[in-house]
Amino acid sequence: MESKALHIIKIGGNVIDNSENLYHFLKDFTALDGYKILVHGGGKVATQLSETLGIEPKLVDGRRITDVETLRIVTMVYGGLINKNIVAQLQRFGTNAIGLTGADGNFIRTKKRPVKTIDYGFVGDIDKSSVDSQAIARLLEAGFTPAFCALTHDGDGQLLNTNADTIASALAVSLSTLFETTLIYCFEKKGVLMDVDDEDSIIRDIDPAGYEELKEKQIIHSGMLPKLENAFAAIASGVKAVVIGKSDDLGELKNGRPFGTRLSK
Ligand SMILES: Nc1ncnc2c1ncn2[C@@H]1O[C@H](COP(=O)(O)OP(=O)(O)O)[C@@H](O)[C@H]1O
Ligand SMILES: CC(=O)N[C@@H](CCC(=O)OP(=O)(O)O)C(=O)O
Repeated sequence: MESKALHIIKIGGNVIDNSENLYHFLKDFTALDGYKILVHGGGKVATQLSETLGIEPKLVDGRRITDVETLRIVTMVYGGLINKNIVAQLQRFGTNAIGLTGADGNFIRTKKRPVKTIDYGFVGDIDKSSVDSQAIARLLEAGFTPAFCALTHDGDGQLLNTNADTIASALAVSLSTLFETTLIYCFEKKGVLMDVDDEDSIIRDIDPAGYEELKEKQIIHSGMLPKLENAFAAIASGVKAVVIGKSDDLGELKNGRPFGTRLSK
């Protein structure tokens, strides 16, 4: 039996922080056919609120050190403010979205990151058994569009902060056993660029060997490094396609025009 198509689309903090870009993206997201899941970050908004409240934000390699105070902030920002606004806007466009943390429906259960050299605090790591793909599939088949934020739980009453790129990749890997899954990372640039400051320098295809070369030449750095690690992990584990592109251009996918950077095995 041919499996049904599923798009898992992640948007990052810079898109969420700009109401015009977010509006445009959610409209294009609604126009995409078939089963869909949205995953959103919001790191930028969490950092801004931390600073406003006088709690110094601490990030190591793009991962937030999440102490008790910071967990309260990210719970309010990701699970409340951002998630509920996105759901309300999707409803306006006609997408029957349901806003979720990983604790809701026990959809994503993680383990608190063990302390090695750094104590990340309340950060949850995903493993192979974290995602309940069958339960999420039932939600999709009932007509809902899940919108996941970057919060998971440990099954013992503790919410945990989990990077949104990683959540999107883990959902894609797990659901690819049930659906023909495409994972799309949307952010504020046109894709992976040869020169971060030149939107016309887009690289259309990257394979693992090309990725190593780009890393070595430091053409890829900062937030793009963990994003591509997650993306290649997904491709290696059964996800049909992974694409990285600009949130404003998502409509090109529906029109069959080139969109962003495509990863290959
Ligand atoms: N070669 C590259 N092409 C595009 N972006 C890059 C590249 N290398 C590094 N980056 C950086 O990666 C960032 C995206 O990562 P991140 O901020 O984690 O995304 P998100 O908005 O999805 O959270 C971009 O804003 C850009 O500054
Ligand atoms: C553990 C960890 O780092 N979690 C992330 C979750 C949010 C996120 O991933 O947001 P963006 O996609 O907008 O960066 C954080 O708190 O920043």
